[in-house]
Amino acid sequence: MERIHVAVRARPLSAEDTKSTPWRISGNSILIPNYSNKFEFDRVFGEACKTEEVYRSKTKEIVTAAVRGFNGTVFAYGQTNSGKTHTMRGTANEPGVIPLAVHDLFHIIQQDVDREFLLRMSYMEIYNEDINDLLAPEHRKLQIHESTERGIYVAGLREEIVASPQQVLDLMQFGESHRHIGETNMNLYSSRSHTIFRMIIESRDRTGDDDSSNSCDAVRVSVLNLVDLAGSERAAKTGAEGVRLKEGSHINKSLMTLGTVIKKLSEGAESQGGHVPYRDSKLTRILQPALGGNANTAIICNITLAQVHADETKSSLQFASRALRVTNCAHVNEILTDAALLKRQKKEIEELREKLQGSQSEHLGKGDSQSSKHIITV
Ligand SMILES: Nc1ncnc2c1ncn2[C@@H]1O[C@H](COP(=O)(O)OP(=O)(O)OP(=O)(O)O)[C@@H](O)[C@H]1O
Repeated sequence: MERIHVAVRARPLSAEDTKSTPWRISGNSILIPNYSNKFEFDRVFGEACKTEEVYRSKTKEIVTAAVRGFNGTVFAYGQTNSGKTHTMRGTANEPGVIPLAVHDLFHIIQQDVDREFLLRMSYMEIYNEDINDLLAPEHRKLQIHESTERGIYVAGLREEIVASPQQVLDLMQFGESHRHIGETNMNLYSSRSHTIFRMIIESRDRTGDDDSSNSCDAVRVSVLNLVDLAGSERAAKTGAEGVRLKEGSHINKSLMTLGTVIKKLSEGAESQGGHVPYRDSKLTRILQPALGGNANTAIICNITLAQVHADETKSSLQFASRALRVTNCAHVNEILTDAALLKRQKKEIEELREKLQGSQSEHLGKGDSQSSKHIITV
């Protein structure tokens, strides 16, 4: 059993906001002096910190474990404009957690000469409680299914086999151009959808290669989710109306359910046989294994220390504090069935090899009869 790792990252402030901020960071705590609440986390990153440092503090470990077969999920939570996208995607000058993780993933895999890997990626958004495929824009309103073999999965979601970090980042760039961007009073172009960037990592031991009878060897399959959530602020505060209100209420529905799930789990509801409402939103259903289940999970809670957002920051910190009490139980996912692509590919190669051998012996047989004819003629 391991706790969800929770880090808080404060975004840089303007000179004016710096003067008036009521907050103080002290080590891994954050507080308002003379205010009763003091929040403590696994890590608190001040405004001078770079994304690379945030990445190294926990996500790197989750990526390394994902290569070894453990599911991993990292998600950025926080109000609009608090730096979630900056943290997850970053910029050309300061790459975010996703590009850093992708480069690391390929690097780790290249070092591991004893295993053969197959990587796939998918990229989806949840917008108005609809799941849209960002790698295949025509795939909209996808459904969530569950099977004993695949667990919880999004039916019809495109999974691209990828062979280099650049290929992954190019596909991500393609996906980005299809995201829904809305406009609110609070932030001119504020992202109104949740995105889930996913890498599926399959691997098997290379040592079984020569032994074609060893077709039962286990394939490890793990999923790494890197999630950029929509702004967590209340719909009322964004001054949203009409379509924006609909979006806002859906976003709140997903985030409210996420909050409820975290609250229930932090109170030990699941271990006491209580109901945890994963099914109440698409987000929590997809992230179910990462929330109190089979995954290593980290939350990066993005905040602003500006006075004007103090209430919103307090509610983000309360959410993050509850998440600290949630435990997961990650284990290596080894499967022996044909659900693994690597396994199917190996089987196909074996079948082709057998066919080839069959046609060769047939051909050889023909050759033999010709040579015997030849011998007879001579
Ligand atoms: N740590 C940081 N260092 C430098 N700039 C930052 C940092 N965090 C945020 N910013 C800047 O602040 C602005 C808003 O950040 P960002 O878009 O990441 O917010 P967000 O939380 O993703 O908002 P939304 O919910 O609308 O997606 C951007 O211009 C971003 O570059």
